Amino acid sequence: MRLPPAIISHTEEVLREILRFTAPADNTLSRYFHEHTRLGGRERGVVAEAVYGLLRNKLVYTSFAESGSGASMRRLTLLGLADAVGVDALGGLSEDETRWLTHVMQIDRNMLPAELRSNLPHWLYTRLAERFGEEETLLLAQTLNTPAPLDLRVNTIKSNREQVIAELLAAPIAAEPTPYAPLALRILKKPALQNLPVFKTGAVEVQDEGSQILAQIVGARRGEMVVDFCAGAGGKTLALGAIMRNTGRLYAFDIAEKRLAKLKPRLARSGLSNVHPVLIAHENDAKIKRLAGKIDRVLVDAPCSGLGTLRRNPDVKWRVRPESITELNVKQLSILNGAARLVKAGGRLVYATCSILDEENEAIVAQFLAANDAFSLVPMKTVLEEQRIPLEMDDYLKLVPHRHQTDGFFAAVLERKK
Ligand SMILES: C[S@@+](CC[C@H](N)C(=O)[O-])C[C@H]1O[C@@H](n2cnc3c(N)ncnc32)[C@H](O)[C@@H]1O
Repeated sequence: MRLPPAIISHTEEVLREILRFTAPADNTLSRYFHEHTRLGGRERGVVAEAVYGLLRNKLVYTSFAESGSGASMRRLTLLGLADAVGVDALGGLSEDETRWLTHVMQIDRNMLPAELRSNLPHWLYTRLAERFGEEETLLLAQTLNTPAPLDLRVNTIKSNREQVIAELLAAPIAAEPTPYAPLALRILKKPALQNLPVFKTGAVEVQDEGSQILAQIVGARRGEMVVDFCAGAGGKTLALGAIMRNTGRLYAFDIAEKRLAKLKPRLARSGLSNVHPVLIAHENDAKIKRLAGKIDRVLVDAPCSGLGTLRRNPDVKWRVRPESITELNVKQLSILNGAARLVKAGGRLVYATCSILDEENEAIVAQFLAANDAFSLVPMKTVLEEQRIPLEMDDYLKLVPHRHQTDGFFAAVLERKK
C-alpha cells in the first residue's frame, strides 16, 4: 500500500528545520512528532528514516538533487523517502518526479568520486584521509554512515549475561555476546526495550560496547574512591558502580544539572547505592578541592565533538565546525588538569573522548604530560592485558567502527607517580 502524500510534506517541513542545524536533529524530530499527534507509528518511522538517511547521505543527495526540477528541498526529501521505502511506495508523486527518482535511484554510487561518496564535510574528509589514507577513510565513512546495532550492558548487580540472553530469547529477541566487553550483548534488530522486564528491573542498560570498554579500562576495584568527572546522564557511572560491586564511593560530577537529573531514575533502576551525584560549577569548583589527592581512579569522559558517534547522530558532522574544535581543546585540557588534582599517588587518571580526531585525543594527552611530570602514561596494551580485553592496541585505546564495530572512542590511562 502506498504511503499518503502528506508524508512528503511532513518530511519536507521537519527537514527544513533540521537542516538549519540550530538544534540536535533528534530533539527537533521528537518535538515535531509531539506537535503532530495524528501521524501514526508507521508514518513516524518513515519520516525519521528519511530524515536520518538524508543527514547520512547529504552530499550524494545534494549532487543528485542538482538534476530534476522543482524546489530543491522537495527533491532532497524525495531522495530520503525513496531510499527509505522505495519509489513505488510513495504516494503523490508527479510523473516527472517518478521518472527522475527512478533514474537517480539506479545510479551506481560506487562510481562517484571518493570524497562525495564519503558524505563527510570537506574539512573532516581531509583530516581523516591524512590519518587513515583514502581507502580506509572511505571504509570508516561508510560504517559511520550506517546505523549502529543496539548494544546492551548486563547489570551484574541484578543479573548475568546468560540469564539476560535467555530472558530476551523468550521475548523473542536474539542477543549475541560482543567480542571485547565482558558484559555486552548485541541486538541487530531494534525492539522497543523500555517495556521489557529485563529493562524495567534494571538487569540491562543500553550502552555501546565501546563505552563499556572505557568503563572497564578505568580498572576500578572494590572499596575504592572513584570519580566520574564528566558523568552526564551516567552511562559510564552505572558501569563503574557495578564494576566496583556496589562498594566504595563513586562520585558522579557534572556541570549540567539536567544531565545529572537523568542519572537519578537510572540509578534507582540499577540497584546501586555507592554513587554520589555532585553538581559542580566548573572543573576548579571548591567542592572538588576537599577530595584532592584522595581518589584512586578518575575518569574524564571529556566533552568533545562527538564525531565518533555519527552512526547514531549523523547531524553532528554538519553541526561541528573546525573552529569549535579549537575551543573544545582548551576546555578538554583544562578539565583534565582540574581532574588530575584528585588523583592520589599511584592512582590513575583516564582521559577519554568519543572523537576520532587526533587534536582532541593524543594531542591533549601530550600537552598534559608535557606540563605534568607527576604523571606517566600506562600503555594501553598493559591496561587491556590487566582487564583481559582481547584487543590489540599500543599506547592508546583507539576504537573505530569499521574495525571494532563500536562507536569511535579514544582513551589514555595516566598514573600519578608514587
Ligand atoms: C561526553 S559527555 C559525558 C557522557 C557520560 N560520561 C556518559 O557515559 O553518558 C561530557 C560531559 O561533560 C560535561 N562537562 C562539560 N564541561 C564540564 C566541566 N567543566 N566539568 C565537568 N563536566 C563537564 C558535560 O555536561 C557532559 O555531560
